[in-house]
Amino acid sequence: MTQHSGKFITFEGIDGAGKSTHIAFVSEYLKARGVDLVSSREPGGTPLGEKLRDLVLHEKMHLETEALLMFASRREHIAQVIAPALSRGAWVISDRFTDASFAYQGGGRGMDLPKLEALEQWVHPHLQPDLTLLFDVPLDVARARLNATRSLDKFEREQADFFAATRNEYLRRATQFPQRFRVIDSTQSIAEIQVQIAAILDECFKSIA
Ligand SMILES: Nc1ncnc2c1ncn2[C@@H]1O[C@H](COP(=O)(O)OP(=O)(O)O)[C@@H](O)[C@H]1O
Ligand SMILES: Cc1cn([C@H]2C[C@H](O)[C@@H](COP(=O)(O)OP(=O)(O)O)O2)c(=O)[nH]c1=O
Repeated sequence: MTQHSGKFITFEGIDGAGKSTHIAFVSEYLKARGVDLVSSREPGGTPLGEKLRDLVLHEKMHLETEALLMFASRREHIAQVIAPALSRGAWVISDRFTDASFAYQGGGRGMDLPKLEALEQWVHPHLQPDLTLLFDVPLDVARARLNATRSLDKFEREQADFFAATRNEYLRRATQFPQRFRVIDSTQSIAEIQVQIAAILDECFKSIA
């Protein structure tokens, strides 16, 4: 249960699903409705978190080290950015949050889910997103989009079976937490997805519609 007056929205999906594209749209949509909005990302979101991001996206390490650094970055992000913003009534949108640790370190890398659950309980026992938008695409679509646009980091160079397991864990969590997840078929055009996102925001947050 969340104990704050602001709203917390997270964006998830495998690399290349289109998260970044749609964060810009959501940010504009909410600001146009007068929402006091803080936009951030994980890993990162604070000066220390950005240093951890650089390490975790580029260095080889044990999978539990990787998970611990994700949660270390998150702990700082919550303390410095998310909790203060929510408690003053602002809204926070984050490009990834704890669902990504379950999907990538749990699903993709095969880390024990109970260990991730213990870290979640430690780092944010009382905080969950109010809404999680899961951008879902088949692996080949995501890969083609990535290859067309940028040089790839450590995660983005992983093989198809890694992303299949990551995607499956995201979808499993969407089924486990249907009250906060909305799964978006991201093979649709950007314009079609924007219409769908606007409808979700209006439905979930009736006060802004
Ligand atoms: N629905 C879509 N249809 C076609 N291209 C898309 C769509 N969504 C995103 N893209 C393109 O795919 C690439 C990756 O999108 P991006 O938003 O960076 O993905 P992510 O942040 O999920 O890794 C970008 O070039 C973007 O313009
Ligand atoms: C937050 C988080 C991200 N990640 C991974 C997923 C992504 O591949 C990577 C960085 O995420 P992202 O910011 O989506 O990458 P980009 O800026 O290239 O779009 O970190 C995890 O493995 N676990 C986590 O807990």
